[in-house]
Amino acid sequence: MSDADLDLTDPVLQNEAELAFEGALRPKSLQEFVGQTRVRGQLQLLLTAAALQQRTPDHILLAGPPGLGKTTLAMIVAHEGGRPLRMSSGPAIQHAGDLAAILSSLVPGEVLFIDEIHRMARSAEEMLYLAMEDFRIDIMVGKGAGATSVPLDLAPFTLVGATTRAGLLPNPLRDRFGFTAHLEFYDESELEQVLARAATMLGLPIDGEALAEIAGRCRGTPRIANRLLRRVRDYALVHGGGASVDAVRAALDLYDVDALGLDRLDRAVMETILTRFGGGPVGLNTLAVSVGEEAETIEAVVEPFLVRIGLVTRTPRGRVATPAAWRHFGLVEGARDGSAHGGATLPIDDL
Ligand SMILES: Nc1ncnc2c1ncn2[C@@H]1O[C@H](COP(=O)(O)OP(=O)(O)OP(=O)(O)O)[C@@H](O)[C@H]1O
Repeated sequence: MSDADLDLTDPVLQNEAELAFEGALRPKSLQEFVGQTRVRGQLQLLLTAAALQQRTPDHILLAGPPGLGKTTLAMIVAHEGGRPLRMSSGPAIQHAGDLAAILSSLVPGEVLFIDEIHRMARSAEEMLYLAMEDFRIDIMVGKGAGATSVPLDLAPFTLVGATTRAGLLPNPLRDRFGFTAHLEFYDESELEQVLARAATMLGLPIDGEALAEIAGRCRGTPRIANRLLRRVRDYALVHGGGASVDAVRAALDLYDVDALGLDRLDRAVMETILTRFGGGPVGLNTLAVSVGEEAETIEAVVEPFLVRIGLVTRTPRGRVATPAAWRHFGLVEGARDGSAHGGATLPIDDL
């Protein structure tokens, strides 16, 4: 695969150096954390009140698209309270036993971070209800008619759950979080601050105009901002002339990141809605099949940004392109490539 084929938004494709860089860049305190002013204020209050009362902070749910700082905030919750942090993820907890092993080994006050908590097994979810509420679990010993449940007390802990799809969490689980933070995409001035900090850490001299150009093209997402900055650094290194605004434009064009920050998958989704379905409405599953991607990825990663920048609206009948989308892609509104799939004929359950 050539560099130009790399999908800069795909975490799987990050190499070790990029991961190490990302780790080094994580702010360590709420004060260093850029943007999300409201969430920061709410978290600060929650953590300070817990510290004053010398108790573990309430459980916290962090919801929002990938790369907006959920893992970073979980680390900050642990760091600010001087508490150890245990990290796990929903896909790694496929049996109640997996969760029991983690919970029973927590030390008092520990912060347990479960990423993608909506992907945890249902049996584990049920165990978590009791653990969150009473710091206790019931362990089943034996099988069949002779099985008995043995209660096990746990050390008090704070659960920090992260999810890109808060709507998939069952209500009993959602209700047991003392606070839910909805992380929003960052605005350009916040992203410029994230980038300026990262540029300093990279030792990369870069001016305000160049920073603004990257900030406008990183999908409102700090993780992507940092990644694009590294590509600009590479470009400046190879071509000389420093990280000027021209270097930024050339580097990001090379990596197929357009002026709005749309990447290859965003564009595939938009072009499908616009040209195959005449602007929509088109259902999520049909869209996912058309672009060869999981419906979950379209819904959690692609769509929130397209809606936020006003290229797509969600209607009861499906996704619809806005006039701004037709303009951005230089197409005439209502044009279609002759596909037989008219958006208006889609079944309602495909939304
Ligand atoms: N508010 C912020 N200020 C500075 N840097 C940030 C901020 N938020 C995120 N970052 C940077 O962006 C990168 C991604 O953040 P993080 O891993 O916390 O996102 P995430 O929401 O957990 O993503 P995912 O859901 O994919 O795990 C990190 O390197 C972090 O340093």
